[in-house]
Amino acid sequence: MYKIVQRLRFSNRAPLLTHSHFEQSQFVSDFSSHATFDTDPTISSYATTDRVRRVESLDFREITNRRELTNAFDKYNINILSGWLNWTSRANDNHHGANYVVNRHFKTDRKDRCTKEFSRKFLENVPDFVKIVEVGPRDGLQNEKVIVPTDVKIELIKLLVSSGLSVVEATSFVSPKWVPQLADAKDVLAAIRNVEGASFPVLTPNLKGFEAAVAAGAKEVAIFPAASESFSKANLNCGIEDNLTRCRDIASASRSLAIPVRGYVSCVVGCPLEGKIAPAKVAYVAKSLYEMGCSEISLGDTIGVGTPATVISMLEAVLDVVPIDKLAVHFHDTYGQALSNTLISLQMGISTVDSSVSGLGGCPYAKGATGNVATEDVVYMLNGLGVQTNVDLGKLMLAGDFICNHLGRASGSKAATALNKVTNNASKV
Ligand SMILES: CC(C)(COP(=O)([O-])OP(=O)([O-])OC[C@H]1O[C@@H](n2cnc3c(N)ncnc32)[C@H](O)[C@@H]1OP(=O)([O-])[O-])[C@@H](O)C(=O)NCCC(=O)NCCSC(=O)C[C@@](C)(O)CC(=O)[O-]
Repeated sequence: MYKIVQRLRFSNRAPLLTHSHFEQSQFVSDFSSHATFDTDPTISSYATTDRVRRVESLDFREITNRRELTNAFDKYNINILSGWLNWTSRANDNHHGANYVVNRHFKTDRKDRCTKEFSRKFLENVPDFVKIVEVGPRDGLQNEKVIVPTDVKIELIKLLVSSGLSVVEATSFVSPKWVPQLADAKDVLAAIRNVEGASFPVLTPNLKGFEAAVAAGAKEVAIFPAASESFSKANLNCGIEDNLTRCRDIASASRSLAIPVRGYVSCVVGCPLEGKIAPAKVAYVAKSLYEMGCSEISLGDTIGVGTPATVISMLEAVLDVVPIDKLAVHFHDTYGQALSNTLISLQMGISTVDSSVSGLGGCPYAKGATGNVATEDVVYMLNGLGVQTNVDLGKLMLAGDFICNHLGRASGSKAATALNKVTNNASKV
């Protein structure tokens, strides 16, 4: 539901949407220098100033559908208004049944001259651009019990790419006995061979998987040791050192073919079998991956038990041995900590974040662990922080709707759920 404030005194100007960033619109600048606004998108509050009387004379009314919203703006160019508000609005192609997506970004200008001490203190290390590695088609689907048809996986990948994601982890060349859901890896990769605009790394646990991946056209692979001995055995049927030897073999074969290798470290905070994992163990495995020549090392909180404090200690240990620009974070949201952990990692200067559309996922060998942090939630937060991602949240939500419809499940993304409610209410005409 949209709430607008219809301006009475200056009726030749645009109506005012009650959102925290509407001070960016031109006419609001008339009084916004003396007004403060609640961050709740449906409520505005104003500071007690000499301008309050003017604000009180405005007539509040609610707009409950798309047509009324359009009518309210009929004299004004909705694109210009959307631009002021940092919204991008578009009718989609209705390809997947959604009618209208409003893409709302509540942005903060971190370089704003009014930025105060605390903003500087807490946001100064947050990068201007964050690369999102979408792991939904692999990490998101690998745990699904019912086999998702190959063409659904392919369509999902295409939708994700069309949202602007530049890296989409497509599948795994693992044993189909261990992960039956991804037994169609070869067909998925063949079908996206000509999709442009993104890279499609795939998981390879051993040379057999690596060779199959290369034969299927993989241009980037990922290896995935764990920082926990027990989890390594459960997930890969071998201990940490034996697995690092396999990883070295893959890294060396990749080098000779000029194929970049991404490295994961699983269980960077806790293990489903061993409990707490010492940061030094994580640093050891991360350093081994770095020395093998991994182009990027993604630190995975496989069971989502981390909190900002444990993530900081883990990152501090890893940063002693691996340069920050080589690191990525990979949080699962089992305990609802993934977004906080992502933010703290950004504050420490990490600029690559793994996430899964609609928060799908979990590892079949980490019982009880839920999905990754939802990509929609990460993009929403980054938009709010004024961080560039090149991802269109509206298009990303279409990808989320598509796969959730297929799985018959509600989205695990809070941002997508909230934005879909707004959109659905707006389109009930
Ligand atoms: C590593 C293995 C293969 C060892 O499994 P194993 O049983 O020890 O392997 P093996 O060498 O004894 O071979 C057994 C059978 O598997 C076949 N095989 C062997 N390798 C392959 C292969 N690459 N592709 C296809 N087939 C393969 C092999 O040919 C043989 O077939 P059979 O003769 O019985 O017909 C197995 O443990 C495995 O596939 N594990 C993968 C488990 C997995 O994918 N887990 C989820 C990903 S990790 C994760 O999600 C965490 C992460 C990355 O997201 C980060 C985080 O969240 O923290």
